[in-house]
Amino acid sequence: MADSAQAQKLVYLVTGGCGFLGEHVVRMLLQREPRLGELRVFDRHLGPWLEELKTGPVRVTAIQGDVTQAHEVAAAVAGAHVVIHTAGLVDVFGRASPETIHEVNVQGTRNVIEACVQTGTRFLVYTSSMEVVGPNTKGHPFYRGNEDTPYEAVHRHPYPCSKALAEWLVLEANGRKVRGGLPLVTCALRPTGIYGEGHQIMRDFYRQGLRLGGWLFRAIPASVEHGRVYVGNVAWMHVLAARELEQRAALMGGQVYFCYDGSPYKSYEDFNMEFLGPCGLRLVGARPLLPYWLLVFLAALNALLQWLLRPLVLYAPLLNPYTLAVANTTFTVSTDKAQRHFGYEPLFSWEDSRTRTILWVQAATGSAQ
Ligand SMILES: NC(=O)C1=CN([C@@H]2O[C@H](COP(=O)(O)OP(=O)(O)OC[C@H]3O[C@@H](n4cnc5c(N)ncnc54)[C@H](O)[C@@H]3O)[C@@H](O)[C@H]2O)C=CC1
Ligand SMILES: C[C@@H](CO)CCC[C@@H](C)[C@H]1CC[C@H]2[C@@H]3[C@H](O)CC4=CC(=O)CC[C@]4(C)[C@H]3CC[C@]12C
Repeated sequence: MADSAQAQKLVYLVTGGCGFLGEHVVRMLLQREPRLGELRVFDRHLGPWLEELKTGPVRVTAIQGDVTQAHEVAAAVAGAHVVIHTAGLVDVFGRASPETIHEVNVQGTRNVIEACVQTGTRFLVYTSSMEVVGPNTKGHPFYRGNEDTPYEAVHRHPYPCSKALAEWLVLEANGRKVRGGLPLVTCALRPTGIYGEGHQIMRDFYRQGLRLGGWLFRAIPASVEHGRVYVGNVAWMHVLAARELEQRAALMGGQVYFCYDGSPYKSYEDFNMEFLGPCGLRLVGARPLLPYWLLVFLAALNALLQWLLRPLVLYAPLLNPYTLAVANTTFTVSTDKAQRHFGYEPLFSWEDSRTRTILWVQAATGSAQ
């Protein structure tokens, strides 16, 4: 009895395990994956919070490493049953060069796949993004779409380009023979804009609001809806997908799944106010206060300033032509594919997700009363 229980213990590797999403995946695995025997957390920057996890019943191994270094990835993957590859360079603000984004997101993913093949790891879950689909450069709305909705996916920005290519690599690798001769089983999860505890952009908006005396100013029409999903549910979906890949390999292998939950469809700014409002901020204007052409001009000016100042200083404001285009284009998903394929149901209700996020904003910014 004890022997068979022991034999079922699995080794999981989470790349990017110290990031916003990665930390939630790590904690979710420890809470909700009964077959977990060892959890390897691989990241370029290890978080101090990992130490407290090492005292629990599951062996937690922190590995400082870089996904662009094939030998470091192979060493981390060797002996793992499942890899959840969430490491990535999330940059739509021009902080990193296009080459670096490609190197981390595409070559890093290639290294993870090759490591699985070489070392005999059979199950790979990749964190892709809604950005693989859109919004496209033409600003076409994607309204309540699902994984089969036709959409002209045209990318120019390095981040969506890199995520699209990496996702393709992962899906194409499905079925490749790994060491030992068995097939690799892969799938890709595509979160929409993730929110929740640890969401840095939410914190930036909060700080900006405080600097402006508690006010934020509407820039995007309320009618432009954005798909958002709570980080705890995204993490749960990763854990479930990873768990079910073996049993449902024929169904799930090579598939993509949008990440979704019960979060309401709203504009990016109205959605943020669900959390920032209870923290004391107010959004001014039922309509955008500035005409759209002026926003386009300011975004272009920011891009120009970024380019001019680059030799001297990194100027990377939130508003640039790409972020404006994304914020100003409706992109919402409505699907039950993950439910049908591997029984996913959101673990956290909208009310719960909202409360948790509000508490985090209050604590993270010291505004808790
Ligand atoms: N934040 C969002 O709204 C969305 C994120 N995603 C995807 O989710 C994944 C996680 O994103 P976040 O948690 O938001 O970002 P994050 O920046 O908080 O986490 C990424 C983690 O990857 C690590 N990392 C970066 N480069 C690395 C390298 N060369 N080697 C090893 N580790 C490296 C970072 O240190 C960080 O801990 C990414 O793949 C991203 O593309 C997808 C959809 C939406
Ligand atoms: C025009 C500004 C006025 O308030 C608002 C600018 C908001 C933008 C910084 C964000 C609007 C939409 C966000 C993106 C979206 O959630 C999809 C994403 C998916 C990813 O995989 C990575 C992050 C992001 C590109 C996200 C980035 C921030 C926005 C562009």
